[in-house]
Amino acid sequence: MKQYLDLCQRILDEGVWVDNERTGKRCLTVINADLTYKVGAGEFPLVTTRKSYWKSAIAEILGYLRGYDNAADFRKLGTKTWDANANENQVWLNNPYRKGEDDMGLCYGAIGRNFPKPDGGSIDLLKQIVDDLKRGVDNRGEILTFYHPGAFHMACLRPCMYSHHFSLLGDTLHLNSTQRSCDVPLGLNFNMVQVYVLLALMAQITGKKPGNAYHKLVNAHIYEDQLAPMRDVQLKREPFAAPTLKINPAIKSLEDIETWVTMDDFEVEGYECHEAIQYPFSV
Ligand SMILES: Nc1nc(=O)c2c([nH]1)NC[C@@H]1CN(c3ccc(C(=O)N[C@@H](CCC(=O)O)C(=O)O)cc3)CN21
Ligand SMILES: O=c1ccn([C@H]2C[C@H](O)[C@@H](COP(=O)(O)O)O2)c(=O)[nH]1
Repeated sequence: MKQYLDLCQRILDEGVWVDNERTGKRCLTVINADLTYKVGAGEFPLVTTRKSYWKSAIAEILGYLRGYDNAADFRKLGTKTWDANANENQVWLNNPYRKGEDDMGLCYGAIGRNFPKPDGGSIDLLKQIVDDLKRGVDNRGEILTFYHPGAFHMACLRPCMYSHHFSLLGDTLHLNSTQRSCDVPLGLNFNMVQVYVLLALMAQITGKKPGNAYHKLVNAHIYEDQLAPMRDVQLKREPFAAPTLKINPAIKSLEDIETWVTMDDFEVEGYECHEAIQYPFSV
């Protein structure tokens, strides 16, 4: 939580205004930030200086792991966060590759679970990593990537958190996640939860101990219309003690994640937070 508030303050203190063509808004921006979550120690990075919708955040990462490419599937899991990008951005609505209502196109899990090979066919990157880790193998390239520049023109958005690199030290699993672009008031609130859950879940289904998750942000920004609530409301609040996350121990395999896991398999205990803040969302 402190790392999050420090980053928000740093953007206010050192940020540079940058125009953004896609959204037509200016962003106060810093380059490079590194956050660490001690997943093994149970330090769940849920923001307490406003109400955080952790179920929605977990639903998103589950949808990516399942390879979803449709906002309706995300809604069924419990989050509406892809509705706007799938259905409200004019450039995407005009894109001939868009398959209709709710389609997000070739991004995130639709790439990572089905990565196209130049010589034909595709690779399920996630399954390969799970199979390796279960056997205790870390080939120094256990990378789940959602980044495929050759598919950007077929997607509503390029992936923001685009790479998750898993490493084994003995029987402890670590994760390095990289994010190219970060909407700190809205996106990061979710992304911190997602990086934590990704390491916790992967450790659980591969029979390893969770270690640390290292989360790198490249372009970290606050949109101009989010600045006042961040500066005048959220940053004026005192954080509460961190809550803890409980994951159903019956989740034991990638197949479990693909077939029956729902938001009921996750519980947050001891979450005390300040009132909700509704930050504007830029499509
Ligand atoms: N501008 C922008 N920021 C993002 O963070 C973002 C995108 N676009 N597009 C793709 C995904 C979608 N994500 C989203 C989308 C919406 C919320 C959002 O509205 N959050 C509210 C309410 C959440 C709820 O009720 O479930 C919040 O207060 O956190 C958060 C993340 C993260 N990503
Ligand atoms: O998981 C996510 C997904 C998206 N974002 C934010 C970061 C940017 O504000 C927008 C994406 O816009 P680009 O023009 O494609 O960079 O969405 C996030 O923070 N986290």
